[in-house]
Amino acid sequence: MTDLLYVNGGTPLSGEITVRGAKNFVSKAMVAALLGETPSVLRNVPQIRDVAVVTGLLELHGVKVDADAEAGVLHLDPTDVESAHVADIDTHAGSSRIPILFCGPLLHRLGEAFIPDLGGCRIGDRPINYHLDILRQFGAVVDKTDNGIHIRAPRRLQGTKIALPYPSVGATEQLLLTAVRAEGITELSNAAIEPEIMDLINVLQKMGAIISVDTDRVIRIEGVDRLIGFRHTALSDRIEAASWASAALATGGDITVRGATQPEMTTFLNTFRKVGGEFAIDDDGIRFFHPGGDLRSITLETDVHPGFMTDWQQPLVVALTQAKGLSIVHETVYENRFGFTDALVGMGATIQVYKECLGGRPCRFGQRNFFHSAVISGPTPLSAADIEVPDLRGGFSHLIAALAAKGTSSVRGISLIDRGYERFTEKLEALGAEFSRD
Ligand SMILES: CC(=O)N[C@H]1[C@@H](OP(=O)(O)OP(=O)(O)OC[C@H]2O[C@@H](n3ccc(=O)[nH]c3=O)[C@H](O)[C@@H]2O)O[C@H](CO)[C@@H](O)[C@@H]1O
Ligand SMILES: C=C(OP(=O)(O)O)C(=O)O
Repeated sequence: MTDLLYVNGGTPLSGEITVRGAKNFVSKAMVAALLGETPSVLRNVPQIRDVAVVTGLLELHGVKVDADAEAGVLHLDPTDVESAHVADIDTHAGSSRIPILFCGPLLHRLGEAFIPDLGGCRIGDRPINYHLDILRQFGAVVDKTDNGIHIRAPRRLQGTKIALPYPSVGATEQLLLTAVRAEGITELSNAAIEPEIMDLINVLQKMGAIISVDTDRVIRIEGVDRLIGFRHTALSDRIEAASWASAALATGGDITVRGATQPEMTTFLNTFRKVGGEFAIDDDGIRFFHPGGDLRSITLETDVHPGFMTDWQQPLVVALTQAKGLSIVHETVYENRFGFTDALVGMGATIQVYKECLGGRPCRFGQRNFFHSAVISGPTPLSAADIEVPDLRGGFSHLIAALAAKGTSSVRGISLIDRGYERFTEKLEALGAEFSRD
């Protein structure tokens, strides 16, 4: 299969598709299974590359993984982890951001771990300093190597009190996965409280952990001596759902997303409505549609939960190119998440990026040299172009732009999109998109 898609745009996407479990939860729940003394079962697992990457990592560490990909069920048996060799997982360098979350579970089970350099989307520097500080505070010894880090726990990890400088999702998960089996009490302030983190807490509680989420972003964990396996159905992917919703808006279409759930999407739904999109919520999904007439420009700021999620930003910006007037988008989570707009400008969009914090409050990136605000002027018709996928969400955004544009675009590097969108070409077909592979 080639990595190139020819998209003949200009047709509204219309029909029904299904989203399954969240990429940003499923991979973490798979890591949590390493902490159990007995096997775990995870349901509603999507067929995306990040799941395949974490499956490979777990297998290297002696976890038996049985997958029924069609049914979306994973059986994870970690009972042989102690007898497996301490694996050097260098072959997985650059594949995703998940390897760093193996630290806590592996330290508890084996006393040491090798973690390769991380992958994931290049949307900023994405340092791991919070992760390493957390691990050191639990008593781990961290040594940087040429191609990753070597980490050891000379004795049992000790509960600790930590305040994050910023409510990082990954660092909060690092802390949870480490604290549950550390000795004593751990308290994290300024924690991230994304729905995917809450579902990870659900999983850990099923395993025997004691975790309370207090007011003001404080999470308290009482360490326990043993954890068992879990049976859990993953929460659905609110980023994929919002991406298809944005595709409906940008193409003037009507898409029912089975599996999309309202509570995790409240903030997105408010914004979708302000832009002029309409939706109807049902027990088993949400219908997103363009009601006709003009879309409205908005001012938007990305933020940690319960704010407007940064991963929703890129697909929505494509729809904003079709809104009447000036929209302002201030990206406050990543310093470099507007690179994808260059291709949109090449297709006829009017988008200017700025280093200043536009539209509201100042953010961490204000006094620095980052183009992290965008002004989008619309509506502008988009025309077909040859595009190269830059990253996961940027890639999906380019795909939406190609579907909205008149004429035939070529979109190169589409396999990057498989990292977070299950069988997206089958879904495009179901929605009436016209495309072909080279
Ligand atoms: C696999 C996964 O779940 N990825 C999600 C996760 O990424 P990830 O967990 O990597 O994102 P974080 O919440 O950690 O990052 C937020 C900010 O904190 C900074 N930071 C983070 C860690 C650190 O040690 N030092 C530091 O400075 C980052 O550079 C970034 O500016 O949450 C992001 C924010 O919702 C989402 O966009 C990603 O889709
Ligand atoms: C930034 C993302 O993912 P990751 O953290 O896996 O790179 C994303 O899903 O948009």
